[in-house]
Amino acid sequence: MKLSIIGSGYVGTTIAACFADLGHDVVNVDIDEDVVEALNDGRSPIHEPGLDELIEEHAGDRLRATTDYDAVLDTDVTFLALTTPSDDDGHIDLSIMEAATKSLGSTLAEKDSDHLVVTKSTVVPTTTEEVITPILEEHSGKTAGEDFDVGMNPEFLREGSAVSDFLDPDKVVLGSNTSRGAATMRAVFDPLLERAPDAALVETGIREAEMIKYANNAFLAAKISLANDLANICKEYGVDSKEVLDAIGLDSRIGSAFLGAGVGWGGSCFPKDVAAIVAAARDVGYDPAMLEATMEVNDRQPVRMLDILRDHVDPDGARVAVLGLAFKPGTDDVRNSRAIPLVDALVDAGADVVGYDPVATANFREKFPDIDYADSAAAALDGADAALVVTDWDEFAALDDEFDAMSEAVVVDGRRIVTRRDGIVYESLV
Ligand SMILES: NC(=O)C1=CN([C@@H]2O[C@H](COP(=O)(O)OP(=O)(O)OC[C@H]3O[C@@H](n4cnc5c(N)ncnc54)[C@H](O)[C@@H]3O)[C@@H](O)[C@H]2O)C=CC1
Ligand SMILES: O=C(O)[C@H]1O[C@H](OP(=O)(O)OP(=O)(O)OC[C@H]2O[C@@H](n3ccc(=O)[nH]c3=O)[C@H](O)[C@@H]2O)[C@H](O)[C@@H](O)[C@@H]1O
Repeated sequence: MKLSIIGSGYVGTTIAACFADLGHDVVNVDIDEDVVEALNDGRSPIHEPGLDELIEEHAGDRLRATTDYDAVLDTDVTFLALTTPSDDDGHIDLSIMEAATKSLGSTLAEKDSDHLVVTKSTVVPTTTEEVITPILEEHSGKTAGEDFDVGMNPEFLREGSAVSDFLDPDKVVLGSNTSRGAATMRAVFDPLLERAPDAALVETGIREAEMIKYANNAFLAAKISLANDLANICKEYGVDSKEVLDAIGLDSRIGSAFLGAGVGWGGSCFPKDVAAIVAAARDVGYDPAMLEATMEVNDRQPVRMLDILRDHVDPDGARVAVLGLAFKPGTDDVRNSRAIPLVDALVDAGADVVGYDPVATANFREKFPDIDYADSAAAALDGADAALVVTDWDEFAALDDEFDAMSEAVVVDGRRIVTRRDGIVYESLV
């Protein structure tokens, strides 16, 4: 089939390359000329394992990119893969989505044949029907359900494993309110379901599909926050939280995934998505107590980490090494990284901060240009009075003699990855 994808960021680029690999003809439409040029040159505009290879293989053949929305006219289906950030009070900010939808609607005015528009972005329930569809109708002069269909297909891929997550998913969720739209969406996903026969197919309504995405992310974030709450209790009792969480994870009703206690969850999605569904719930008069607690526990973890540091070292004037600036290992993405509130608080307390990350230093420097940065964990530790381990990069688990170069070897481990050893004052957060 012929597919167009509006927005070529983490999601748009990944799904475009994967759909091309599955045999579809794909065109990406993005306003960023650098992104378009990279794709047409056969290069990935984002860093994701396996993506370069797919783009190199299909660019110029089944995969191309353009800044021109008219490319949509030669396709059967359009996915909207635009950013949906939070505004200051946590509500979803649809301005980018709305601008792109207007451009798409104006373009569809010129189209003679059926078309399906699928929301791929994470949007709160009713957005596709009550925001996107009216914009498409107004700008195209056409009627949804008659001249074109709309659908919703949430995405569950993770940064760092985006290609394999997309091509080998646990489930594919297709939301539709018309049988023609549902049939077209199934045809788009048939090659994927053939390649990944174990994937479950969930066919549902549009607002159910929208809510499944938030429920998925909110559940995972809540699971981590519950693990953190339990681990904090363990810490107060001198109980080994890892042994406890590993043991409960063996219960198949609980499962071991996303029970990793520590300094909490960050990234471009959990924080904004939990905040957005909490704000949306309040808008309709519901007080989402569990999800509010989920955010509160997450906000408290960095504060607890600094309290533990203060038990050993006064941050004022101390040199503090922050190991790990990315929001999780395997990425250079620092959006909502737990290192951000930690570094903010350390700087406020008068600490002399030195940060180190294997790949995320450049991105972190944009936010914190005035702290020091080291080229290695060893260099960050050299002469430091304390170290905070913030991201669970494998290389931090291997640190050993490097701690000997510290001025005072106080290590607060926010991810339970450093092995307790002689010669350091070791405190784990959980
Ligand atoms: N990043 C992730 O791992 C995941 C993200 N999501 C959701 O997918 C959606 C997209 O997220 P990302 O791919 O991370 O966003 P992103 O910020 O990486 O990419 C968005 C792209 O849209 C382009 N764009 C902006 N305005 C445009 C316009 N008017 N017309 C055409 N292109 C335009 C930008 O230049 C950019 O390349 C969000 O709703 C997000 O919550 C869902 C699952 C995973
Ligand atoms: O909606 C999205 O954008 C995506 O959000 C997350 O993916 P991602 O943010 O890439 O990363 P995760 O691996 O989920 O990690 C999120 C955060 O949770 C933290 N985490 C994860 C697992 C754990 O056990 N403990 C823990 O603290 C990580 O350190 C990280 O800060 C979801 O896992 C994806 O399914 C979803 O598609």
